[in-house]
Formats: sequence, C-alpha cells, structure tokens
Amino acid sequence: MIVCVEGVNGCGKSTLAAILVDMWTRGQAVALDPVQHTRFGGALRSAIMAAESLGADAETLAFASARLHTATALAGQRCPPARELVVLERWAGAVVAYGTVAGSSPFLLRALEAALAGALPVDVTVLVDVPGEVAAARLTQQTSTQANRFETRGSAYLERVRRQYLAWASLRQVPVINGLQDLHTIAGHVTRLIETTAAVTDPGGGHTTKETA
Ligand SMILES: Nc1ncnc2c1ncn2[C@@H]1O[C@H](COP(=O)(O)OP(=O)(O)O)[C@@H](O)[C@H]1O
Ligand SMILES: Cc1cn([C@H]2C[C@H](O)[C@@H](COP(=O)(O)OP(=O)(O)O)O2)c(=O)[nH]c1=O
Repeated sequence: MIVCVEGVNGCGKSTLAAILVDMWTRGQAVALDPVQHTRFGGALRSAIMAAESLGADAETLAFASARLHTATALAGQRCPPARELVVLERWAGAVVAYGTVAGSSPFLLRALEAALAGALPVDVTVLVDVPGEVAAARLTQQTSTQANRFETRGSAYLERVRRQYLAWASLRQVPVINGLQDLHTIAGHVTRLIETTAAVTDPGGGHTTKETA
C-alpha cells in the first residue's frame, strides 16, 4: 500500500506520516521523502538548494527527476505488498503546485505529472490543507531543522502554492483534509481512506491500523 501525503511546507506531512506508520499493524511501515530517498536525489536536492538562480523548468525537472529515481529504486525492491505501508511525503501534486507557482511550462508540468503517476502505483493520495499564514507560523516555530529556501518565502508564497494544490486536488479528485484539525483526527480520516482502499486491494487482510484514540 502506497499512501501519498501532499501539502505545503508546514501543513503537517512529516508528523502525519510518522503517526500513520506508528498506527500500521499489518506489516512493515515506512515513511519516506521521495526527493531525498536515494543518494542521487539527495545530491540533486542539495544542488537545487545551492543554485543561485535556477530557471523554473530546470528546477521542476530536477525535483521530478529525484522522485522518478525513487520510483525506480522502489520498483527494484518490488513495490510493497498490500500488507506493507509506504508513506510518501509528496509526489506528483508538488510538481504541479510548486512548479506552477515557480512559472514552469504547463506542458512540462502535465508531462511530468503523467510520468510520475505512471512510475509508481500510489494507492491513496490526500492533500493536507492549511492556510499559508498557518503554515508559515508553524515553520517559524520549528527550530529542529534548518529552513530551506522554500520555507523562508513567507505566508503569501505558501498561500499561492496552497491555491495551486487546491486546484490540482479538485481536478484530480484528491481528498482534501483540513490540516487545522487535531493530528489524530486527521490521521483518522486518512486511516479510513486506507481501510476503504485496502478492502478492495486486499479483501482478506483484516484490520489495517490500530484504533485512533
Ligand atoms: N494538525 C496540526 N496541528 C497543530 N500543529 C501541527 C499539526 N500538524 C503539524 N503540526 C506542527 O507543525 C509543524 C510542521 O509540521 P511538519 O509535520 O514538519 O510539516 P511538513 O512536513 O508538512 O513540513 C511541526 O512543529 C508540527 O508539530
Ligand atoms: C518545484 C518544486 C519545489 N518543491 C519544494 C518544496 C519543498 O519545500 C522543497 C524541498 O522539497 P522536499 O525535499 O521534498 O521537502 P522538504 O524539504 O519540505 O521536506 O522544494 C518540491 O518539493 N517539488 C517541486 O517540484
């Protein structure tokens, strides 16, 4: 089972991914950042962050390339069986939302979105939605990790990315979860979506997750 959590920086993806992994009872569960999952992706991300002036299409292509390489790596390990859980922090939605705000060509974005969708069979995708202001405030409070250049552009930038994410979710019928709710309520929503999908893909598999409190 591959679950993808999309959303702007600070919407709660990493925290939610950790909760989902912790709640999984069927088999192994792992959360991963598909950009940095491989050494190649990590190196690309460092190069993107270090680049002084990177054109929008070059930047979008580089992010997508890192993600596509992760798809190859996951396929090499064979895609997870229904009893295992992989939670991806962003996939194709990020390319569209961040890429649109960056000013990438719509043709390139459409092609990359299709390539990403074809590269990995994501079972459940959700968008965790928070206003840019809330996301920016959460990021300012975070002291554990060093902010990247996308995280220091402020609430207006995050709000623009959020709007693109919402437009994408509406077009692709991706469920939108209100990220202002309590984390366990959010995890409960995602768990129900996972259970519904699991009932179709692994009908005899029994309960997927622990009860949410
Ligand atoms: N639903 C929530 N309510 C309140 N705070 C939250 C919620 N989700 C995440 N946070 C907090 O917001 C900050 C950013 O969360 P994080 O999971 O790192 O976001 P992301 O991975 O999307 O950048 C963290 O300090 C986290 O504890
Ligand atoms: C253009 C573009 C930007 N971004 C932005 C959003 C992230 O803040 C930043 C780094 O991505 P990533 O390493 O996936 O996430 P994070 O640092 O938030 O854990 O790049 C993408 O993720 N994908 C894209 O296609």
